[in-house]
Amino acid sequence: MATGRNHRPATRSRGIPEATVARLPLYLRALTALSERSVPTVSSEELAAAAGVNSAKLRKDFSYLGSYGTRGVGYDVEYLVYQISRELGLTQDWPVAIIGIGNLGAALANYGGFASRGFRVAALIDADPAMAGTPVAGIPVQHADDLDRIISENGVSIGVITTPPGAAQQVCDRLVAAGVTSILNFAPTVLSVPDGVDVRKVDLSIELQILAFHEQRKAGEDAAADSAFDPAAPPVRAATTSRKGPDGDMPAVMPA
Ligand SMILES: NC(=O)c1ccc[n+]([C@@H]2O[C@H](COP(=O)([O-])OP(=O)(O)OC[C@H]3O[C@@H](n4cnc5c(N)ncnc54)[C@H](O)[C@@H]3O)[C@@H](O)[C@H]2O)c1
Repeated sequence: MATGRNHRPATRSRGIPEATVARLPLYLRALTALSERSVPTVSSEELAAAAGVNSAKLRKDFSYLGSYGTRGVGYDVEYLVYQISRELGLTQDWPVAIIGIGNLGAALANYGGFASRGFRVAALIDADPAMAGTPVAGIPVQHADDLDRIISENGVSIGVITTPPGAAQQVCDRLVAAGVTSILNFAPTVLSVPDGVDVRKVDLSIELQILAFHEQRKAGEDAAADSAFDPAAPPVRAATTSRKGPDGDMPAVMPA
């Protein structure tokens, strides 16, 4: 994930670093699973393993919440769920609007996981007149011409953009003008927003490219390890292996 140009400084007003804020949802997911199994307490090591985080980092993160656990007992699961939910602002209901109800927008609208995490899909908006009134996930799609009214009537403060990239900035501008102050952008476009508006960008292809980089490096390391055992094998250049492209030698992973 990356933030737009408006991203806030590393430390928020209440003194919790952004990196800690980014890990809170991971802890919350792990804690919710424990809560569903009626597990009363959890050690920092167990929770860190479940969240995929280093346990020293977890203890430091929880110290920002004023939560230190009890020696020999660990952390109270229900209380931590409450504390983290409160810190993330999830103890209140957030009405969300999705704009662009194509493949991705419809899939997100149909995803049941938002409601249980405090996000209610309040409105679905699309520019295609043929879609107006059509229910998706039980919610009728409304026309983009009415975006301002829909946003204000539903008290929407979070907008999810799933339009084609060419429409994303214009949709973003209209959302901001209508009072939306947080945007989750799935379109592959860098959005410009005024100060005070937060943008989070989701791009699965970037995540895949990072995985491809690691896959390539692992393959290089494996080949290097194999050749270390085989004196007859030619030397292998780990992580810098190049592939033949139409223009000659090209790096397998292009710099960002
Ligand atoms: N972030 C990711 O990992 C990821 C993954 C898949 C797709 N995407 C992106 O998500 C976006 C949507 O992809 P899709 O496959 O759902 O496309 P799609 O063509 O199926 O849907 C786009 C929808 O947006 C609507 N639309 C167009 N202009 C609009 C406007 N100005 N206002 C409101 N609605 C408008 C269209 O009518 C259509 O229903 C694309 O930008 C795509 O690149 C991102």
